Amino acid sequence: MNPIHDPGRSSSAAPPVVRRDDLAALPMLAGHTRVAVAYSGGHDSTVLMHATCLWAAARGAQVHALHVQHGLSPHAAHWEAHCAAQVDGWTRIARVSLHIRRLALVVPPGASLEAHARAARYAALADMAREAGCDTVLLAHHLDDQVETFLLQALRGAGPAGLSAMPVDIRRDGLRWVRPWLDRPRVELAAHREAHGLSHIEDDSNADPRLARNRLRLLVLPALRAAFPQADETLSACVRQVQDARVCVDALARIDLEGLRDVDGGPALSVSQLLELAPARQRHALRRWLIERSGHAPSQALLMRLSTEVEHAPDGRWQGRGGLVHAHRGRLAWVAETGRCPAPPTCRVSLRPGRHPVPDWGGVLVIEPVLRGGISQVGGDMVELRPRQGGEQFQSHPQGVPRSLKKQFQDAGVPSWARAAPLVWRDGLLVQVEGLGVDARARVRDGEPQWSLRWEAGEQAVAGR
Ligand SMILES: Nc1ncnc2c1ncn2[C@@H]1O[C@H](COP(=O)(O)OP(=O)(O)OP(=O)(O)O)[C@@H](O)[C@H]1O
Repeated sequence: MNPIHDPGRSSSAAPPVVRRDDLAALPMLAGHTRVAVAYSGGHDSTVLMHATCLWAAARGAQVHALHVQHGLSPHAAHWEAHCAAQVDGWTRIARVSLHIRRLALVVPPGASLEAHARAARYAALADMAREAGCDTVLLAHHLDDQVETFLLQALRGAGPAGLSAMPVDIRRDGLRWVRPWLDRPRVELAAHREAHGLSHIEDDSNADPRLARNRLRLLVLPALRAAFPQADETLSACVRQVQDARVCVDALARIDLEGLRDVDGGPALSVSQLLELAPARQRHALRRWLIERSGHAPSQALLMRLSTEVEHAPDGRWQGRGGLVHAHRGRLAWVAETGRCPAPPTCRVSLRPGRHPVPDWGGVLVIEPVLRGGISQVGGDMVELRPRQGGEQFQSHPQGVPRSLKKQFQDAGVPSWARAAPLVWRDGLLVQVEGLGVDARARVRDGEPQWSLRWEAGEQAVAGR
């Protein structure tokens, strides 16, 4: 069983130096009448819960303690019982209630348990906060945590995003996530705990040397602080500077990226425009584009390769996470690995507006009302997605004639890797081909009620990101 640190049994080491004793001030909560606190039962969130109860008592506000049980520790039930008892005790100070969410984690093969648990924890916290009617969730990270995060990111070779460590105040999933104590060292929290006789759980995994964060905290940071007594303050000042720099770099990347996009707002980028940028700007614009297209931050190695090789590889291909970057006819495109069936079957999709995931094809058919260039809203209410069989005919222009798909693709400059989307059929006629658009024979007059059809490939599209 994890030890509960009970102040009655605590050691009588010299009290830490406390520089400020206003942990319950929480000025960022001005105007709030209810607030959620992510409460693990550990040292830091115990102090945060208590300070928030003091804050709430002075204002008649309501505190919602949110506890996530990951189901990973044999002590989970014990933690839960401890949290319930603590919250019960705090009802003597303020209006406070406990919410518990038990997770049944299934970690996908190859995924990191820690990262998976963290994502599931934040999703559960967000759910509980919304259910409790809270728009703000407090997290108990403090200065020592911030310094650890920064150093861990540096040791992983991170760029400005990773080195920005944790934000004090951020909006995500429609909620505000606040870390009020990122500039407070843990000793200040410990002093508050001792002064108020709070008990908490000591998580024994915090001593596990297999975890990089623990090795850093237990072995490296004591030596660093002994050699550089101001290390925490200076490193945290460094984080704030990187956070500023990151905002500027992101803003520039956004501007640069707009200049590289297809005029019609399509997903490909112009290679010649890219090469006009300095290499560092190329990499930042590409990084932003790849996050947008693939949902993942690309490796620095991929960005370096792109910025050095793209100029000399007019038909190059570069493997990224979840897909490939392709160069073709002076443009760069991201082609997602779709995870689709090797021989996808014919699939039927109901012809109504919205995003229609088609897992067998590893993508989404997007149907939207438009005023021109679409297929009629009148007629069969289903479309069929079919693979190419060979021999299909497509007509691009009203005055043209139907010709083979292969010829049409060649004329329109649709590269071979962009020809894998399903063909859309309606009432036995081929009506739409990704890259070519709607067959001229299926197009209706401008202004008539009509649908546009768009195919988005990749797990990112299916997940709706
Ligand atoms: N199981 C959980 N349920 C609810 N909130 C959690 C949980 N685990 C972590 N948190 C929140 O995230 C913060 C950071 O968690 P982390 O595990 O990194 O820190 P910690 O230093 O162990 O914090 P604590 O001492 O409060 O457990 C916690 O202080 C708490 O606010």
